[in-house]
Amino acid sequence: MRIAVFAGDGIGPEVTEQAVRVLQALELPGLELVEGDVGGVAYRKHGHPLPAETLEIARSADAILFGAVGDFSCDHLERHLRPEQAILGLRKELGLFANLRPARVFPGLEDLTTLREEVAATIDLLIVRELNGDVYFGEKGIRTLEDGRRQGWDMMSYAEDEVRRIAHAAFQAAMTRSKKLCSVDKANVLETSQLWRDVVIEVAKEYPEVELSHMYVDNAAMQLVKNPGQFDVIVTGNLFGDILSDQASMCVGSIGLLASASLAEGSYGLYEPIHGSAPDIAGKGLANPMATILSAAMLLRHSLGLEAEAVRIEAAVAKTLADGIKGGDLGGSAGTREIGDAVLARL
Ligand SMILES: NC(=O)c1ccc[n+]([C@@H]2O[C@H](COP(=O)([O-])OP(=O)(O)OC[C@H]3O[C@@H](n4cnc5c(N)ncnc54)[C@H](O)[C@@H]3O)[C@@H](O)[C@H]2O)c1
Ligand SMILES: CC(C)[C@H](C(=O)O)[C@@H](O)C(=O)O
Ligand SMILES: [Mg+2]
Repeated sequence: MRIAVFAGDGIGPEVTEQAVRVLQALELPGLELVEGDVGGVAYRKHGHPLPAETLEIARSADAILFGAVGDFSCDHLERHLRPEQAILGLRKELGLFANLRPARVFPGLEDLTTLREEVAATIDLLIVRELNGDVYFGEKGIRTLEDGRRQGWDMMSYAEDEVRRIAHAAFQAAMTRSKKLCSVDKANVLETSQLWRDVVIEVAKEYPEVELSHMYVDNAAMQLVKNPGQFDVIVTGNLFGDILSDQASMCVGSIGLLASASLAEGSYGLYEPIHGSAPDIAGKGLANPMATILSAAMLLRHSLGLEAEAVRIEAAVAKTLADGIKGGDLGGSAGTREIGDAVLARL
């Protein structure tokens, strides 16, 4: 079992360190961890945010544990050299098309979210975000029009096979949960979304037990705070899924709690918190490592088939929170390492 560990920038190394400690504490036989450089750190060291040697490590591993990338001092670089290209490159190069972002309220946190307690308590949802297409990977540029005005442009598109495979992933996820799937799009305006909706309806015929609904993304954003308990599985495109998952994180308390799995066909996957490098708190030992620790649990479940060990980690995180040990993001005072220690003590 070879796991690539790409810690990245900002709080990435701080939160990844705690997840690695948790993985090591499980004493899994044959577990090998191999580190690689990504993001701004990799750019400074190798001249590229996703160096060839890092990609090589990724390909040689069974799964990747990823911290975060992003460094505002790199924002002037040409786009292909910016830190974020590391995560985008890994997703594309490795065919990581299905991004699972679960959100549920941990017992004891009901009154700590930005929603009313009785509304927050109902949340147990899974966002299935398509990760290889959409406006993220279309042609783009900034051009000068004939009249001299500059114009930024980004091409949004989805091919039907791309929609079909993420729809299957979402219906399959729904089959293991409450058999309710809501497809979120903007079909009232976008042709990309119209095709998305048509294909999702076609795929639905193969899953007669799943109750399918459709919602426009603007309404979905509103419903997520009005009545989030109505959602079980949400399937959506790359851009809408990015935005809605950050929103869902605050509905359950903090972005420092939301883990994710980015899966290819088969068992290969990359696991990362949904948050970024948080430059505002980086290097201060303030970041909540729970999202990364929970991502390590998803890694054990999805890529290594170690369900019992995954549950063990999730239970330790839940117990830590129930015992009142919280970071500043949840109104507490525990630091990154202290939270790591607390989870380890409850494993
Ligand atoms: N997958 C990734 O690597 C990823 C994801 C999102 C953003 N980014 C990058 O990260 C950089 C910063 O972006 P941003 O500020 O928009 O988003 P961010 O997620 O890094 O931070 C947003 C806010 O949430 C807080 N926060 C985030 N994670 C936290 C944690 N674990 N514990 C406590 N508080 C936490 C931050 O302090 C900040 O106030 C940018 O360069 C962006 O491109 C990378
Ligand atoms: C850093 C950025 C490219 C990334 C995305 O937009 O997918 C991030 O926001 C995320 O949610 O993983
Ligand atoms: Mg995001």
